[in-house]
Amino acid sequence: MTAGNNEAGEQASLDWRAEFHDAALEALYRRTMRMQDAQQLRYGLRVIAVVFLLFIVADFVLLGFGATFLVLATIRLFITLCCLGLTRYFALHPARAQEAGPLNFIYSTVLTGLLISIHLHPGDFGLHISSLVITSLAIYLLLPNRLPWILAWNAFLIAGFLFVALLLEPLTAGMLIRNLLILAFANLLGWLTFSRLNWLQRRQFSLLVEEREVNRRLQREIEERQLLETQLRHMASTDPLTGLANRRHFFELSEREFSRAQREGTALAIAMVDIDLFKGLNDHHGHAVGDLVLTTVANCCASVLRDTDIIGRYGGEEFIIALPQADLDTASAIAERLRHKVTSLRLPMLDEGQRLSVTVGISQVEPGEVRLEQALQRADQALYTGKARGRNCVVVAGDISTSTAARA
Ligand SMILES: Nc1nc2c(ncn2[C@@H]2O[C@H](COP(=O)(O)OP(=O)(O)OP(=O)(O)O)[C@@H](O)[C@H]2O)c(=O)[nH]1
Repeated sequence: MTAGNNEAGEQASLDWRAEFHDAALEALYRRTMRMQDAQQLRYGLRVIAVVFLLFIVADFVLLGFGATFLVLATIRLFITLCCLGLTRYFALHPARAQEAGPLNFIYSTVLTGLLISIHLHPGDFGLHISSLVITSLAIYLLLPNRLPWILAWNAFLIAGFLFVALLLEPLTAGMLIRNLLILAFANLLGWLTFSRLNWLQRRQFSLLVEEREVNRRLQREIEERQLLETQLRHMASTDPLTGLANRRHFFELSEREFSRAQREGTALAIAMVDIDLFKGLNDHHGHAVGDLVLTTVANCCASVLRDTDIIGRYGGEEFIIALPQADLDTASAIAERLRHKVTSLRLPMLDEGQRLSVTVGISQVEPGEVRLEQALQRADQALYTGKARGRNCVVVAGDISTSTAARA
């Protein structure tokens, strides 16, 4: 057995009252059983009410109609009404079914009523001892209660019986001992059955609690793994510096757009964006400033795009954009907007008058093309042309002679 099982076993062990040693577990058990206890109590009360009432017939047969019968019938009616009233009460207040007060009221009323009825039925000791044995077992098993109270009310029953027996007629010592032994045996049987039932019920409950705890731990583990998986997937697809899609993820996304464009015959434009003279800036201001410029330009590029556009870091200071449903004119307009926005950036760490700029090469996927790389190469070529022309411009592939070469 593992240490964990031992621990669980100790936690689930019961004391002499057939209750958990662990007070918190016992409290949880009682809370969980509240509705069931209330239900069982209502059922028990109904049984007591019916049995008590039916004994009016036995009273009539044994005593005939007379004053004693009327007293007995009144007691029986009173107890029956009490039981039925309490059944209604526990239906409205199920939480009170586990409180000592209402339960002790039931015991005191029913047991006193029973002892009085014995007193009013002198002579028939066989019947009395049978009803005491049944009552004793009912105290153990019919109404849900805690063992100390059960023992106390059984002691009350035996003491009451002794009192009534000695009051009524002097029993011989042998008869008295025999009747007491019968009652003691009924108590032993009731106690053992009570303990066994409670042990089984509580064992089952502790296993359920244990199982729930294991399930909760598993659920937490699954959630942690899912979170880790999401983080890993994010890390595997994102450029850590700029937060844009990395090159691999960009291709995953844009390949999908490429297939869709070819299938549906819609436009797909590609733009390659490169920060101008970035090496000089890096060398002059240091790598940290270079990183900041890269992040700023990346954000600037992303801000001019639609949600459906795809942007990624191609490598170094170069970004790549896929523009679904955009022909060359639309792509040029977007690239111009981007170029303007970058030139208007003001970074406090740069020297006075020092401006950032980008060169953009544009191409579009042609009908019948089978690979995205073809359009990409044309955009790269256009970018190369833009750099050769002096940078800070937008160049459209395949239209090199009439390319846009706007200067800020
Ligand atoms: N700070 C920083 N610098 C980078 C990073 N990746 C690449 N670089 C630098 O980017 C610079 C790229 O310079 P070049 O490719 O020569 O181009 P350029 O200076 O921008 O010149 P043109 O492209 O012709 O305008 C190199 O100095 C690289 O070290 C990065 O993640 N952080």
